[in-house]
Amino acid sequence: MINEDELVKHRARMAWGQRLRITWLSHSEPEQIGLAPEPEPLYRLSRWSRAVSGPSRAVATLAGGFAHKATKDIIWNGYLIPKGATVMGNIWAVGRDPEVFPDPENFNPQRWINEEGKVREELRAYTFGFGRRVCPGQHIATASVFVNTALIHWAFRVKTDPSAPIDDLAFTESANTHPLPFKVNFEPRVAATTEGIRELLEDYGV
Ligand code: HEM
Repeated sequence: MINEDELVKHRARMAWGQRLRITWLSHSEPEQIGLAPEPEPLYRLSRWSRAVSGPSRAVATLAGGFAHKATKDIIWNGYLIPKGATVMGNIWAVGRDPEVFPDPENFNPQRWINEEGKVREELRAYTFGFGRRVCPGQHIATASVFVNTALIHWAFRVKTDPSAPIDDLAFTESANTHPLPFKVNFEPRVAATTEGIRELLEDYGV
């Protein structure tokens, strides 16, 4: 049985997917709705949808970041970090700081939006590392997650299987974490069959 917490988290995820899909539909001409979203209209989608698709706070892909080296003596919170010391940003812990991310275990896409409905840009940067060695692939990574998520929600209704609850913390113990296999059901929504969706996507070049 899925417990209440899991149900709430699941609803939040589904609501986000639904919102992404509605945003796509509301930006499409009626005759386009059966077509796979093209990259250009996809990028016109709300910054909101794009923003929440990128940062992987709840489960950081790279929990520890890479090793950096202090270029000078640094005093931080009363501690001396000597020149030459190896320093690693704890990305997992940053994403769980309750002062910045209240109720950190909760999946809540709304936390990325401020009271004026704008994306909180100041929160987004840390999952890709820090300083001069910050991830140079962050833009392609964010765009790729966004496009893939949008296409999945355009093409399918994704539903969990109540008989196979998903363990949100089941990940590989590798430097770059990957989810362990889990079960969801993909129901085709823009064509009758998965083969039909494949044909629609051929125009898209994927
Ligand atoms: C969601 C996907 C990704 C995440 C979360 C991620 C995260 C990171 C992090 C945390 C670092 C360490 C930065 C630091 O030292 O402070 C890093 C470095 C790096 N990433 Fe990514 N990355 C992602 C995707 C990519 C992609 C798609 C590429 C290439 C196309 C890429 C290329 C690199 C390279 C080359 C470095 C080493 C940079 C250096 O040491 O100078 N990453 N990434």
